[in-house]
This record gives sequence, structure tokens and C-alpha cells, in this order.
Amino acid sequence: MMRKMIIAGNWKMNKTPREALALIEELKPLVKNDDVDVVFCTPYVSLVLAVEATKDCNIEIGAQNMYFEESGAYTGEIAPNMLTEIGVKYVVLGHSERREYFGETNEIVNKKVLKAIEHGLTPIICCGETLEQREQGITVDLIRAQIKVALKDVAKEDAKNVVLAYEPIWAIGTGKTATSKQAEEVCAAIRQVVKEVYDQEVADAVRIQYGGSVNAGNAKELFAMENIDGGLVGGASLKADFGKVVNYK
Ligand SMILES: O=C(CO)COP(=O)(O)O
Repeated sequence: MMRKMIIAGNWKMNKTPREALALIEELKPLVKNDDVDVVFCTPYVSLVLAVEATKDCNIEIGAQNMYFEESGAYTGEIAPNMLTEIGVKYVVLGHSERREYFGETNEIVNKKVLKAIEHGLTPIICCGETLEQREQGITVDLIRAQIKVALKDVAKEDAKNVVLAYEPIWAIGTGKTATSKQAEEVCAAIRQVVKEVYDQEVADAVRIQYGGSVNAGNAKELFAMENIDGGLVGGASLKADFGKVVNYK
């Protein structure tokens, strides 16, 4: 089964709009690779500019979050049609930082996933364990539960198109990457749970990213793993290094 690789930069809360445009222009020539779907997930206020600036190239734009209602009295939130109208194609959902600092639960993530799909946005659904959970030996059980709840009521045809991102929390922003074996082990377990919830066809189609201190030096080994179909990259997506991550071969 040949799945197209997908490598996304999660800019998190970095870069003003002016800085975002400069970074996009810097990275544009560096991230050309027809074998990879390349996504930049910028802060909300830069999305309009980012979509405009990437019209003529292979970069698609994603948001880092979204609310699960259509509109209304939800001060500070952003609705799915606000994203689609400006040309945003992807949305990161359930990032561990949102779970930790903003109280997002698996149930909230599921509502957001369903709403994103309804609007034609491709969700990048994050899951991952803490170091404590890994040491307790409950990583796979926990990830299975996260994925099962996140995909609840997602139709088979839609499930094929979602992107799942395995991001061990202890590897995020720490410089401590999971070994390719550790990452592959969990990504294989994720594909297995997708197979159990749906079937082999969906499991073969769904793309699974690894995230957590991915950089130009470790991308090649991680992305060579059978069940790893790309990466969700934080720090290294904010510099020229991202070109090397995208052209990891
Ligand atoms: O959280 C991440 C991407 O969503 C990973 O961040 P780092 O690549 O900075 O570790």
C-alpha cells in the first residue's frame, strides 16, 4: 500500500503575520517535493496571508484548532466555515498542548473532528502519552482509547482521509525524539486500532504521522518506518531545516 507522505509544520504560537510571510517565502523553494503533501499550520491571524502566499506552490495551509459549533456566542473561538472560506485545508485537533492547557478531552476532540469533516477540512488528530504513562506501560491502551473516541461516528469513507499524529508528550520540544522503533511500535498499534474500528482498507489508507523533536537529522530514519507516513513538526518547521525534513530522503 503506497500512502503519500504528509509532513506538516505546526508553528504553534510563533511568528507575527509579517514574520510568517517572510518564513513562507524563505521556505517555499526548500520544501518542494512532489512525493510529499506539505502543510504549514500557522496561527489564525496569518492564515489569510499564508493561503494567499502559497497559491502558486505545493504548500497547503492548516489551522491549529477550531471550535465545534457553526457560529454563535463563543467568544474568542473560530468556526469551521471561517477556515474553509479563506482556503484552509487542514486543522490540527487535540494537540497535547490544547489538552493540557485548554482542557480539551477526547470527547471535545471527537466533536471537533466530526465538525471539521462535515466542512471538508482534513483533521490532523493528535494523540500521545506522558512519560509517566509510558513508564507505567499503558501507552498503547491509552492511545487506543484516544483514537477510538476521536473517531467515534466518523464514517468509513471519511476515516480514510483523516491524518493521525502520534506525538509522545515527553518528546515534544524536549529534543528527546522517540526512537524509530518506539515510534513505529505505537504507529503500528494505531493502524491496528483503525483496522479494528473499520477494516483493512481504512487502515491501509489512513496516514499516520510521528511528531516530537523531528529534525533534519532524524527525519529519514523515522519516515522510513512502515507505519509512519510523515511528521508533525514543531521547532524545526520554523527554520530552513524544514526543507531538509521535507526532503528527508
Ligand atoms: O508538538 C509538536 C508538533 O505538533 C512537536 O514539536 P517539536 O517538533 O518542537 O518537538
